[in-house]
Parts: sequence; C-alpha cells; structure tokens
Amino acid sequence: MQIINGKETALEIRKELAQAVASRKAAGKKIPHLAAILVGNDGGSMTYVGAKVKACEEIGFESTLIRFEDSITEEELLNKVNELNLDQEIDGFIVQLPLPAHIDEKKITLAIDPKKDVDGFHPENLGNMVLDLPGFLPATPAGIIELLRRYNIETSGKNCVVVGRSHIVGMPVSIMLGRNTNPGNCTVTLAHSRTQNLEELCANADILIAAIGKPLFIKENMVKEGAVVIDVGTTRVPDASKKSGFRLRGDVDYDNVAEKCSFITPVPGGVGPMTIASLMMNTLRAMELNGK
Ligand SMILES: Nc1nc2c(c(=O)[nH]1)N[C@@H](CN(C=O)c1ccc(C(=O)N[C@@H](CCC(=O)O)C(=O)O)cc1)CN2
Repeated sequence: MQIINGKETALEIRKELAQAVASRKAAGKKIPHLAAILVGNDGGSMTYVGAKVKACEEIGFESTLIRFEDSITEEELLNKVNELNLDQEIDGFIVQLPLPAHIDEKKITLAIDPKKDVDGFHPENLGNMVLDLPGFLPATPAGIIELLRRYNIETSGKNCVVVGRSHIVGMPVSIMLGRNTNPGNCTVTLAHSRTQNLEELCANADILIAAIGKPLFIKENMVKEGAVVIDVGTTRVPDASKKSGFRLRGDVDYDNVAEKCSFITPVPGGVGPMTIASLMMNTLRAMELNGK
C-alpha cells in the first residue's frame, strides 16, 4: 500500500508555480492577482480562504481578500462580483462556498465572468470541460486528476465508482475520469443517496472516490483488494481532546481500509491541499487564457 501524499505534491506544484511567476517577473509580465470573497465566519471557510491567501503569498501572486458579514444581501454580493468582473487588475476570483441560505449560490456563480472563474464552477467552464475545450477545471477534481497523474496510477479501462454527486466534486470528477484523456478513460459509475446495492458497487471498484461528506462512511467491506481509494471528505467532528475542539474526518474508515488498498489518500494531507494547488494553477492559467 502506498499513501498518496497530497501535501507534498501540492508543495511541489507551488514550487513550480513560484518559478513560473519568477520567469514572468523577469520578462516584465503581469503577476497573477487572485481575489477571494468570504461571507460570514464559518470556521472551515475562514481556514480555506486563509490558506488560499497564504499560498498566493508563497508563490508570489498578488491576492485580495474581500470579507462580508453574513447579513450581506444577494444584490450587494452581485454588485461586488460585477465589480471584480470589470477590474482589470484582478485576473481571477472566487466566492467561497457555502454561502448563507438567503443567497442563491447559482445566481452568484452565473454572475462570475467565465474568463475569471478560477473555481471552474460557471456552466461555460463546465461545458468546456465536457467538450475538452480550454477553460478552468474545478479545483478539487483537477487536484484528484493531478494526484493520479503524478503517482502514475493507471486509469484507462478501470472501473471507477464516485460516491457523491455534488456540483463541485462528484459530478465533475466523474466526467473528467470518463473522458478520452490520460488520466481518464475509466468506466465511471456515479453513485448517490438513491443508489441501490452501494456496498457491492463500491466493492467492485478499481478506483473509489468518496465525496459524500459523511465521516468514515466507506468501510472495509466496501473496498476491493488492491483498489485506489481517494478520500475527498473533510468533516470537522467534535473532539474535546484537541485544542481546536474538533478533528478532521474523511469519508473513508482509513484505519481499517488502508491495508487493502494499492494507493490511498489520507485526511488531512490528501486531496485538500491539492484543491488549493489547483486553484493556484488556474490563476496562473487565467493569465494565459486571457492573453496576458
Ligand atoms: N469557492 C469554493 N468553495 C469551496 C471549495 C472550492 O473549491 N471553491 N471547496 C471546498 C473547501 N475548500 C476550498 O475552498 C478546501 C477544503 C479543504 C482544504 C484542505 O486543505 N484541507 C486540509 C485540512 C485543512 C483543515 O485543517 O481544515 C486537508 O485536507 O489536509 C482546502 C480547501 C468547499 N468550498
């Protein structure tokens, strides 16, 4: 069994990006500038956005953090999105999810200029992904593909089961792994809450991707001997013994599953850091796609 070290891989990518920035600087080209909108005080969202800003600093990107209270109206948020769409200095921006219930996430996503949508959530970018056209790939699925690539994991012809059909992970990763690309060319099953015989389905997967947000959901009996297991879950579970008051739990019962796998991602230190690395790759790509 080999542990897929997402933290280390993400660091490698960040070093590569820092070199690309240094070359751009030396050539007198513009430095990528990422803006992030954070609404409210959710602990996880604050951690993730903080990590995005820190990654920008380390790589040498410019960054701008824009914070709003939970009480911001949808109209006010849309105004800020439109402002960023028009701001020539900003190359790409994200709106951290989830948003408060009174704000329609879809409306906000649709308002983002697809050319600045470095999260890759806009329908134009999702359509480009389906058609293999240039655009931005969603960060977490792109991070998973990059891990499979960098660990030389064979995907062609493999039977892949993705558990969870969220718009930001499950749905796009299922499409990406089914494309005629490398990594890709899998026979993909997208499983969800209505799927029948889920245990059996998972137990036949060569590649199992768990993206359901249910701690320790994937048990030993659901994993085939020699499978590649990718755990996307990062649920904060209360734990009084921790200084933070919580511990992170993946969707996979790692302790009982790991030994059966050929490859497995841990939580933390697996897919999570790759989400941030992919966002940084997209931000650099924004410059290229927009001819800067
Ligand atoms: N606008 C977006 N919102 C959200 C996205 C996204 O891609 N764009 N994805 C998730 C959250 N997310 C990024 O924003 C994210 C999740 C987890 C990690 C990460 O590095 N996790 C670490 C542990 C960090 C911790 O201590 O909590 C790990 O797994 O090792 C990074 C980014 C939802 N919202």
